[in-house]
Amino acid sequence: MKQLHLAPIARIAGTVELPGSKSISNRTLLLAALAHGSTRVCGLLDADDISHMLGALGLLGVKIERQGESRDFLVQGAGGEFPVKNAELFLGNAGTAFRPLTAALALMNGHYQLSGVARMHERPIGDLVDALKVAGADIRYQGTKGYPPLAIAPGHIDTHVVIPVKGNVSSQFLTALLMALPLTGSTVTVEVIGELISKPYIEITLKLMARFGVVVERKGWQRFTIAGGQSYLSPGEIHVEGDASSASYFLAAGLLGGGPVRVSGVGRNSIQGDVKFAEALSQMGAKISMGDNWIEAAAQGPLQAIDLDVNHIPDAAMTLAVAALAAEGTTTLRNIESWRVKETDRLSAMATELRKLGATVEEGQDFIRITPAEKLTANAQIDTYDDHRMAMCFSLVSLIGTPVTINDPDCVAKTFPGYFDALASLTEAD
Ligand SMILES: O=C(O)C1=C[C@@H](OP(=O)(O)O)[C@@H](O)[C@H](O)C1
Ligand SMILES: C=C(OP(=O)(O)O)C(=O)O
Repeated sequence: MKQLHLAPIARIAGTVELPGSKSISNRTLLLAALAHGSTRVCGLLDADDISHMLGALGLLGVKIERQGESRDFLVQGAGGEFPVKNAELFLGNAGTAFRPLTAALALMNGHYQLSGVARMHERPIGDLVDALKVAGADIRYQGTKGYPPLAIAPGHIDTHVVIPVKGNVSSQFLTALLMALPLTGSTVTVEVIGELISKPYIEITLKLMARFGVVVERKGWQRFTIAGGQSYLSPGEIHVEGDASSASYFLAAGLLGGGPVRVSGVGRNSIQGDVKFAEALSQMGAKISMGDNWIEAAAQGPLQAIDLDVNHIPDAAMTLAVAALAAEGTTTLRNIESWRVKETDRLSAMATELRKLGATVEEGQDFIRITPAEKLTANAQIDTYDDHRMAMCFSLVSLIGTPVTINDPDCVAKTFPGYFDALASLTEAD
């Protein structure tokens, strides 16, 4: 197994150009592929999750051309229907590819098989499949009921019923339905059953759908109606913002390592909910400044422990758990049961690895409570569970003046293959 040994970093400062947002990249690719007309997608993220979406769309007959060596891609919209009606798609562990493609393909009148890595086959999809079945889709489980892999066949789509979808396991199920249902051309209503989690991701979905000309009316977070007769039209060009979840590691680095550290590519004008991470970091004591397209973080005195509901920033919240190691007192992060069904069981993984650093950790069903040790344990070997965010979060231990080893660091490729180089460039900048 590859290991990365990180020496203590005394001080860190500088600027990082963020790679493109994963959530925006994969949504934009799918919407552009389904649209009428061609779309130039600028600044697409270069990472495994996006390669899976690009590969799948290619197999479905969508023409996508990379513009030279740039991260700009020209997508020839297929006008609502993929040309290929029979395909086997492997989607790795990319939730933002698997869930939306399941919904779009269920309405496509073809035969499709969708699979992923072993962990993807442990991540639930039953709530989405149930919702699509109410709309008349034909989807079968190829392994365990409620989980991928899936086989999709032509269904008998009927949009006259209100489509119920559970909202408490993943918001990606609602995102998938909303993006796919305009393909029916009919008026259709989706009703969320129970509390919807990760709400800001639905805002990203609605804003990008609007860029492609489809308007969704909504009553709070409960009822979403797409009026009939709408179809996706290319806006011509879309610029992908920098990734706000990836920004969290550098902003936390600015707090832990003195700073200032500036991330460029997201700011006040961002459509990503994870920019709210900056508010949580400021509660921990960071000095935050923000422009339209940048955020900066620096230390200004001792770090404070926080007690916060972080349901609105589930990905960036992991970064807070590691920053808590440098705070005075006990930090509690609440309302994060969804951590259990992501790249790994993140509540369990986070608790296990934080304990290796000497912290006292309470792992609840939907919360984590962290009390750091007086002095962190040096040279801990951190397991990453094939979870990019575990690797990126725990690299921050080096900024708390403690040497640390990250096992299997290449798992960052899921969303940020250049992460460790970007971190090193900041270290050298000072
Ligand atoms: O829609 C999206 O782009 C995402 C939604 C969130 O998932 P859940 O809705 O499952 O919390 C988030 O964790 C994931 O990384 C990306
Ligand atoms: C949960 C994540 O990924 P996915 O899009 O596969 O759900 C994540 O990136 O933290």
